[in-house]
Amino acid sequence: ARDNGGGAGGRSGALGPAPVAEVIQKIDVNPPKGTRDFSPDEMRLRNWLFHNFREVSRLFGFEEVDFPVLESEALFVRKAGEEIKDQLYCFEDRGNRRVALRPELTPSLARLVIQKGKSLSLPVKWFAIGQCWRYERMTRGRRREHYQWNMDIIGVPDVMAEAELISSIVTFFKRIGITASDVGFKVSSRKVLQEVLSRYSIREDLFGKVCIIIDKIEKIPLNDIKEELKAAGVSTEAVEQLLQVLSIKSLTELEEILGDAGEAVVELKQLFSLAEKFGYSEWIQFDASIVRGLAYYTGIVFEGFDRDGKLRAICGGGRYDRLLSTFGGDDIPACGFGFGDAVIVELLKEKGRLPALSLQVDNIVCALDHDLQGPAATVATILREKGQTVDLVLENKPLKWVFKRAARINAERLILVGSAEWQRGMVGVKILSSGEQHEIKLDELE
Ligand SMILES: CC(=O)Nc1cnc2ccccc2c1
Repeated sequence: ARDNGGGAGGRSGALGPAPVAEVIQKIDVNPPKGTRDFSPDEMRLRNWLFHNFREVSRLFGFEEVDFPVLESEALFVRKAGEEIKDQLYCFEDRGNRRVALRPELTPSLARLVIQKGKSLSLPVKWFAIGQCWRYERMTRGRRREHYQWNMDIIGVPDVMAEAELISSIVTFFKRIGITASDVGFKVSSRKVLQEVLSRYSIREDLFGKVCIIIDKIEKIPLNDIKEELKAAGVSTEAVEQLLQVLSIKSLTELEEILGDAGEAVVELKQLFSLAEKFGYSEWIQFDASIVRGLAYYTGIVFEGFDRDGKLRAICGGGRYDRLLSTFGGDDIPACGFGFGDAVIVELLKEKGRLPALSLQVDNIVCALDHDLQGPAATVATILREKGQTVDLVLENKPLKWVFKRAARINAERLILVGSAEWQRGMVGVKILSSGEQHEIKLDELE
């Protein structure tokens, strides 16, 4: 056991051996169900991913924000029957408050925008990387947490905002070696559904629920979709027309059905023409079946998919012009996306394009005998102050052990502090790749 310095731990000597702390019980060393630890290798991959998220956000002039992982449950209580709501990781805290571990970041971002109110000059371009939670029966053995990168533009009603967001994700994919032949974006607009539903005078408040039902179109049998739509109050004729519209795969075909004057067609055309100017036309395609599973989207929606069709959606987002007002804020237009940390890693594995990340240090510094620990610490500090990474050998170890560790941590060179050399103000240097060895004056170390 580590001596906690309180003397009670590793004490021995005059007072005799320390009392053995009673073994309470062998704790489960695994993390809670559905959650992960990040050991060094996994942490290096995660840091690499997040570094690329942050670099792209910086390139696009977005500012980083963060929020508590714990939020009021009220932030996520939506009546549209979303899966994310059914799996809310919520509970009553000791103050009898209904709270939840956030399942997504957008509501927190909306909350902060409203909180900042007039002090914010629009447009707001914020990004966040945060852990999100869900509670589902472990029968499905799925994870209960993941990290999401979000980018949001608040205060821009024009489709230029969605085009900018898609450009940022394309930039991210390119940075990590994913091309337009690996992935694409399916793009649609909820206004397509809205225009169809309004032809059948479906009540506005049904809109969110209808979208959530349709979002399950690939996941449950078509007849169940029809049943759920009818149960939600959509007429049989409207259901047939809806499903027919959802199968449209081209904007020209959509125009034939909806005409060229409606917002849905106009906005989608704008987006596709902006895509050309941004240079990512080959990355996007119109697909009317895309609705996304969050009730608050109101316009353009998009999702990143792998062209081999083996994986779930890589990322997704869209316009949510009503969310801020439903939280009692002003009527401010908004759009954003979420990009999870799981599917992208599966994709990189599939493509054999995971980055090779390993521990590497510039120096391993070792005292050749015990009373040279002090000088070794001095050498390590000099090198560190020069910005060099140093693994300082902290105990008296045989050289064989030191070489083994040097190899494991990929040390570039071994710095040996020996008493004869030290008397002459020198230290030994061994370049581990070549085996070349020389002595150097302490103040010439660099
Ligand atoms: C593939 C994966 O891990 N998905 C995942 C994992 N945890 C979540 C937690 C909250 C919301 C969505 C989540 C989604």
